[in-house]
Amino acid sequence: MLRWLTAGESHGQQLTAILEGLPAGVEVQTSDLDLQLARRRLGHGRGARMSFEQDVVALTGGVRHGRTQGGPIAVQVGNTEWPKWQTVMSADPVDAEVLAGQARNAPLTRPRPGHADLAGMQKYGFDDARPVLERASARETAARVALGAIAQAFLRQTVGVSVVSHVVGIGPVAAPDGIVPGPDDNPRLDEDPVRCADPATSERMVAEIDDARRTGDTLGGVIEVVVHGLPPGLGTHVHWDRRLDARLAAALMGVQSVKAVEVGDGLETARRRGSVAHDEIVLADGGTRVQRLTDRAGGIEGGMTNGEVLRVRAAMKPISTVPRALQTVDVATGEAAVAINQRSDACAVPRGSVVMEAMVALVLADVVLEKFGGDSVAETCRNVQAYLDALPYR
Ligand SMILES: Cc1cc2nc3c(=O)[nH]c(=O)nc-3n(C[C@H](O)[C@H](O)[C@H](O)COP(=O)(O)O)c2cc1C
Ligand SMILES: C=C(O[C@@H]1CC(C(=O)O)=C[C@@H](OP(=O)(O)O)[C@H]1O)C(=O)O
Repeated sequence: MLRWLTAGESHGQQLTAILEGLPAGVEVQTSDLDLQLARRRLGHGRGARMSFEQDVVALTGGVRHGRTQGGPIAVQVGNTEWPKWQTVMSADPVDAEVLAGQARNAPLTRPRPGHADLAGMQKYGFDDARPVLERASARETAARVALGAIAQAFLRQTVGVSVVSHVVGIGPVAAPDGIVPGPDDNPRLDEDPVRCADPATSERMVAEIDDARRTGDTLGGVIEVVVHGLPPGLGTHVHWDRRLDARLAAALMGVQSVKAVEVGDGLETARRRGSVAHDEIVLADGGTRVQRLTDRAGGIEGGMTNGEVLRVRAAMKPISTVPRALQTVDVATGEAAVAINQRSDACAVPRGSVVMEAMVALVLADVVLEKFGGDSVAETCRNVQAYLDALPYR
């Protein structure tokens, strides 16, 4: 089915991403990727690097004259900071004397708690955290967002859906329950400094981020991704690794800093009695259609879509590079120390929201292709329509 891979380091020349398995004829162009990458740079709490570095995107394979050709799609996201790093991050060997003159090359020996630094150094045999943090960095999410933009185009042009996201919690500040953005709400949410659908909560979230920053601290939070209009039957109950909920959970947990995933009302549902935990099914439109009275399940039952609104949440831990530096050990001296601290985001939840959209779009594109197949978009669309036409109680 659909396969995707990313490569590249945070301060490397570029990120590279490949998406394989999409049919021919998906209309997509560089500006679609630019748009999503620009959204990933928004949000109150972002770090300084977001304002001085640009994403330079190029579609370098698989797309011709604005349409996919059926082959693997290759994307590059260049780092505009590369000229400052090209010696330190050079792929080819660099003269030791030249490297010694580079302040940026000083070994990072005080691993940061909450990052991959120490475990990565132990595992790969490095005495410097640089090679670990370069790849562990969430800079890599730019590549995922670029691929997500292509998956979103495919979803719009085949099943007619858009993936929307909003922030429902920052630190202890939570949005009121029950707010579900509509399918066209992303532009409105992009305007909000923290992508929160509730203006009063948004103000409190901004204040919370300002307070954390003032006190040298960082914050995490919770994001909800919402998709309206998916047909029933994407994913399946028949095997654990083909369940849509399992695939969404893996994709979202695969984003740096995500520590929990919730489908629908998830945790709250576990506290409810069965009689008020599920979504009762009733006949509508004179018995020609079924509808559920609620959407506590978040649009997934038995590992597949049930035709209701898909809702899935991801919880991000607070940013690990805490300005009020945490205790660690200097691996060069073996003595107690405070962790490396460089500029970083105070809260990355609003921009993380765009990354979660991308991951959901990639998984949905995969299950749409699995169900409907097609070597061209026209063929996929015919298959979607034939399925919908034959669907009982549509
Ligand atoms: C969009 C996004 C931006 C992030 N920005 C930062 C950052 O500026 N500084 C930082 O220390 N961590 C940042 N992180 C989180 C780290 O990448 C993450 O904490 C680290 O990889 C360890 O998390 P893990 O244990 O889940 O891998 C960001 C995460 C995301 C998703
Ligand atoms: C560069 C991006 O995010 C980076 C993700 C990140 C981390 O540790 O995950 C740390 C920061 O980088 P630096 O430590 O170099 O300031 C963020 O700016 C990006 O999202 O494009």
